[in-house]
Order: sequence, then structure tokens, then C-alpha cells
Amino acid sequence: METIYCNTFADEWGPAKIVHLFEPSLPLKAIVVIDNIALGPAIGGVRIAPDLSTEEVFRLARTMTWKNAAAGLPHGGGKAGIVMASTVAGSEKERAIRGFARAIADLKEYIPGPDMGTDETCMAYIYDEIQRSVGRPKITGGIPLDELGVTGFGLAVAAEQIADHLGISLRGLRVAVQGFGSVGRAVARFLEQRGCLLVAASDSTGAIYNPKGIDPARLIAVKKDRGRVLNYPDADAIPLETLFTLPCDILVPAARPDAITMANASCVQARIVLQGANIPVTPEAESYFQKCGISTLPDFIVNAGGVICTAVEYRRGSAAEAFQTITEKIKENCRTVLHSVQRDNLSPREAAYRLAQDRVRQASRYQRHF
Ligand SMILES: NC(=O)c1ccc[n+]([C@@H]2O[C@H](COP(=O)([O-])OP(=O)(O)OC[C@H]3O[C@@H](n4cnc5c(N)ncnc54)[C@H](O)[C@@H]3O)[C@@H](O)[C@H]2O)c1
Repeated sequence: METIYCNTFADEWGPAKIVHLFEPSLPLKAIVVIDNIALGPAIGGVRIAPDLSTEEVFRLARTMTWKNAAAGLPHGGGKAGIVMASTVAGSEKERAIRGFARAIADLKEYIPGPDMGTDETCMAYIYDEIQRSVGRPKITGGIPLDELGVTGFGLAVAAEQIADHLGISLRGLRVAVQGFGSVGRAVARFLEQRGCLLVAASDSTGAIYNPKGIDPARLIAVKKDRGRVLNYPDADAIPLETLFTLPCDILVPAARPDAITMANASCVQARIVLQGANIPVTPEAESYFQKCGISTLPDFIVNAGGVICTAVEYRRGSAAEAFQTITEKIKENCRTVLHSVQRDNLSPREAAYRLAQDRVRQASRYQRHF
């Protein structure tokens, strides 16, 4: 196993460590970024994708620093990426995950959790190897966050706060979800419970649209049994990019980073953009939305449900406690950010950074600086 340490993105906040892992015999190629640990050991997901770069993993780790701090968790930010095709499955995937776990055994300041391409089973393999992971199956002492859909639940809580701030009800609002995976499925379900109507959804293989509504439970079953949203019978297939331009009220980018940039922001018709994925909207596109009255709060404020749940799991709390904590923290943070946007004339991102950075700054006073 070859390990290369380098640090090319450094600023006053981090990263504390960037580790590149290579093991040709598995084969394994992975990147771990431990960004900032002033608040405690870093919690962040392990992502599998074929085209991951150090920069992407660093940006995601930095997002975790702000997300964990904003949520008031005793954890810093980190992230890992395994560079591998998302189609790799079965024993080949298990070997890669176990190899990754052994490779990070000594990186004790990093606690891995699930992310795109990894799930509770992967976290159980990591726990089996190094007794350190969160988001594990219940039987191994975990709270299965993707099965429970806690991030989607937190997004629905955030949507309620944003709608409340706009003086509208969620009832009858039309929802389009990019990325019908763990987060996308759950947000569709929890928004439906609040009276919203799912009108469009996509995965990496295609997108579907039905202005009269798509049944989230049925789409979840179709996706489980037949693998693709395109197999849903009562909707039209549309090009992937068209999903962002549809007439809808809530647009949820819940797949990859930089899904909404200045190249497509002006085509967005939604009133609320709910940032389900990490860094799905570029800062320029966020500013543009603010100027034209489209409400969006930063990813690390609204999609913190998953990491709040893992922090509850880490201190051996229950699923019920996790739902309660997510509701309280996301509600409070959305209100705080929306309030300081109005009071201090800040952008939502500036207001959210202020909240998170104050906490990291306070904690870093107790770190050794010599
Ligand atoms: N799982 C969590 O609790 C959690 C928490 C916070 C943030 N996130 C972020 O949310 C995003 C999604 O995570 P997830 O756990 O749902 O992953 P997932 O792998 O379960 O689902 C991702 C979905 O996006 C689809 N997808 C990929 N590329 C796409 C594209 N170009 N167009 C349309 N769909 C595409 C995939 O087919 C898949 O259906 C990631 O950015 C992740 O970091 C996840």
C-alpha cells in the first residue's frame, strides 16, 4: 500500500491532512481528506465514483467541516473517495471496501460514513475491519440512515421552514428530484407526506416527468426491482438536463456536485431549490437565485440530517433521538440563517458560514498551535 501525503488546498481552516491510497493488488485507489478537527474527530462519507478528484474530495470535506459545525456536533469535517466504477458490486466491491478500511486503520481522526455508492453494508465491512464507522446496520449497533431516509427527512423539515418564511404552504407544491437515490427517494417520500406532488425524477440513466404526479412509493419499487426510473410506466422520458428547467415549485438536486451552475441557473423555474446533494449549486448560481427571488439555503444547512444521525449513533443514541435532533437542529439553523439574511443583509451562504465558522474558531482556541 502506497500512501502519499500532500496539502495543496491549505487555508486558515485546513485541510489537516490529504492522503492518497494506492493498492494495485486489490485494486484500490482512494483519497481521504481530513479537513478540520478543531471540534472533534472528523465524520464524513466514503464516496465511490470513477471520476473523483482530490479537489472534489477536498471540497466535500470542507463542506463537512461547515455542516458538522453548523449542526453543533462535536465533530470536524472529512471525506473519502474510492475511485472505482459505481457498477462494481458483490465480492469485488467488498474486497475494495475492506482494503480501504485497512488502509485507513491508523487515520483515527477520521470516522467514515456512507455516501454516494456506499451503504450500511459497506459501513459494516469497515466496522468489521477497524471497529470505526457510522451509518451501520441496526444489528451491528448502527442507525441505518439511508433506510430511514434521515437526510431526506431533514430536507423536508428545511422545506417547511423556507415555505413558512415565504408565507406559503407546502401543500400542492410540485417537486422535481435530480438523483432518485437514498436522499432523492426519501425527500420525495417526506415531502409527499407534507402534501407535495412529485412531478419529475432522474437517475444517472434518465429522467421522467408527469405533471399530474408520480407516486414516490411506486417509483421506489420500480427502481428497486428494475433498476432505472425510466422503467416507471406512467411518465414521459425527458433528457436529464430538462429536469432543471421544468415548471415546478421545489427543485431538489440530489446527485453530484455542481449540477446547477450559471450555465443552467437561468432556466430554473422553481421557487425553492432544496440542496439535497453536497455542493450541488455553485456560489455564482446561488447569488443569481438570491437576486431573482428563488429561495435556497446552503447544502450544509439543509442536508445535515444524515450526519446529525451518525453523530447520534456515534454516542449510541436511538433512531427516535436522531429524528428529534434532526428536527430541532435543522429547524433552528434554517431560522437563524433566514433571519440573519434579512437582518444583516447577507447572502444565505454568508450567514451560514458565519454560524459555522464562529464555532470552529472558538474550538480552535483549545488546539495546540506550536
Ligand atoms: N446519503 C446521505 O445521507 C447524504 C447526506 C448528505 C448529503 N448527501 C449527498 O447527496 C447526494 C446523493 O447521495 P445519495 O446517498 O442519495 O447517493 P445514491 O448513490 O444513493 O444516489 C445518487 C443518485 O443520483 C443518481 N445520479 C448520479 N449522477 C446523476 C446525474 N448526472 N443525473 C441524475 N442522477 C444522477 C444516481 O443514479 C443515484 O440514483 C451526494 O451528493 C451525497 O454526498 C447524502
